[in-house]
Amino acid sequence: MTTTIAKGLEGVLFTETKLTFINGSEGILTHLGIPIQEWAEKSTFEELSFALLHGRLPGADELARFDAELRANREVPAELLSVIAAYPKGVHPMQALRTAVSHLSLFDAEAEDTAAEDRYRIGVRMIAQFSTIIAAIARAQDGQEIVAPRADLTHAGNFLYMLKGSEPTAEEARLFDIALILHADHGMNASTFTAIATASTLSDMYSAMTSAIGALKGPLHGGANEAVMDMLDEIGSVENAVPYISEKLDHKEKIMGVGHRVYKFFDPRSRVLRDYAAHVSEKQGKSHYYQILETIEKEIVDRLGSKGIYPNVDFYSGVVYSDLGIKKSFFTPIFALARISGWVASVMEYTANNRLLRPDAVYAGAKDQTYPELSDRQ
Ligand SMILES: CC(=O)SCCNC(=O)CCNC(=O)[C@H](O)C(C)(C)COP(=O)(O)OP(=O)(O)OC[C@H]1O[C@@H](n2cnc3c(N)ncnc32)[C@H](O)[C@@H]1OP(=O)(O)O
Ligand SMILES: O=C([O-])CC(=O)C(=O)O
Repeated sequence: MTTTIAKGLEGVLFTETKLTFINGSEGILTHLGIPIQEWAEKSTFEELSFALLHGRLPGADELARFDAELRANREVPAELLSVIAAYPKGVHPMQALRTAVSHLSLFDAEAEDTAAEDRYRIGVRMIAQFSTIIAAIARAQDGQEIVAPRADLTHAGNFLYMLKGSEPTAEEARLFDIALILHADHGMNASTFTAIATASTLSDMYSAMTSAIGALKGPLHGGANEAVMDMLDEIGSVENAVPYISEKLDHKEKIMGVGHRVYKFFDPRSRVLRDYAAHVSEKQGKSHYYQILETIEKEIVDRLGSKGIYPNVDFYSGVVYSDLGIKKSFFTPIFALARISGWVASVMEYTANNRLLRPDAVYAGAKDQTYPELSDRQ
């Protein structure tokens, strides 16, 4: 009997979801059946978060109440801010975020509660608080005063305000809002799966979110947005882009921000981000980052398009974030700031009909061995 192993769990279906649909061969992504392009154009991060958490669009009153709930939950305990301010300066912001979210649980007397209403309450609070925590980490690492959240700004606007200490323009806040929308959910990606796996043991929301942050951090997943910027810095000039890519491919090395487990065509989010990156680049009089990315995209599509390798969501996002004055080490925390909504919603959806996640492996090790005494071993 032959056993087939689904390496990397590719194509394995373990649950049903009503939240996100992806057609990888045509580059289609929908939330609740609505194309991602429409969400980006017409919606807000607050509305999409409600839609993911509830599995339906909110009415105007419901949206206002949900928005008010997020605004009311932005504060984090002062003790946590003191701890964040004392983190070593050189740590990666994702290390700091993972630690701070775990630490946050210590201040929540109901952190361990796992009924659906507890998961929802904690989840909504965390969607609001991630913003405050990430901005605090950024300020502390720069040796600047931590800025308290403001309840009169949108989720996106308030984050930029806390990060920079000054109110963003309406255009900046909207651009950031769109970036959050584009990153909010994406089916059974590695970090969402990790959150679900943790929650499936009936562990608490803080543990699920902390595990998800750890999974997002890696360069094959959310960490790729920062890795793309490292690559651009290494390439340095437009002239060097093609020789750099050729050399990497000749050595069978991966190019960051391209390729995807599900998309075998353009990731639709990368198309939206490319348009914004182009706009930002024009504004700056043709940023060299954007020009290098355009050159790499052409080279990748020419050389690897037939293998189904195209730019993914992480390819152009950094150009947009840089224009908003965000440092590259904060690109992945910003991914987490958006993806928390998808994590919470997916955990809620899965645990409503929970079963412990526990795959299996084909045993390929030694059999029928006896225990050798230490003194008898080579
Ligand atoms: C938000 C996100 O998580 S989006 C993804 C972010 N990650 C990145 O951008 C990192 C770069 N990309 C990758 O490493 C991969 O494309 C992944 C991890 C995203 C998906 O990969 P998988 O589905 O596991 O594909 P796998 O790594 O097995 O690659 C399949 C083939 O495509 C090639 N390939 C895949 N991605 C790339 C890439 N970025 N550059 C060059 N070749 C690639 C592999 O070398 C392999 O070729 P082979 O069949 O000749 O050996
Ligand atoms: O779906 C995936 O595997 C990765 C991805 O694009 C995301 O998480 O946004």
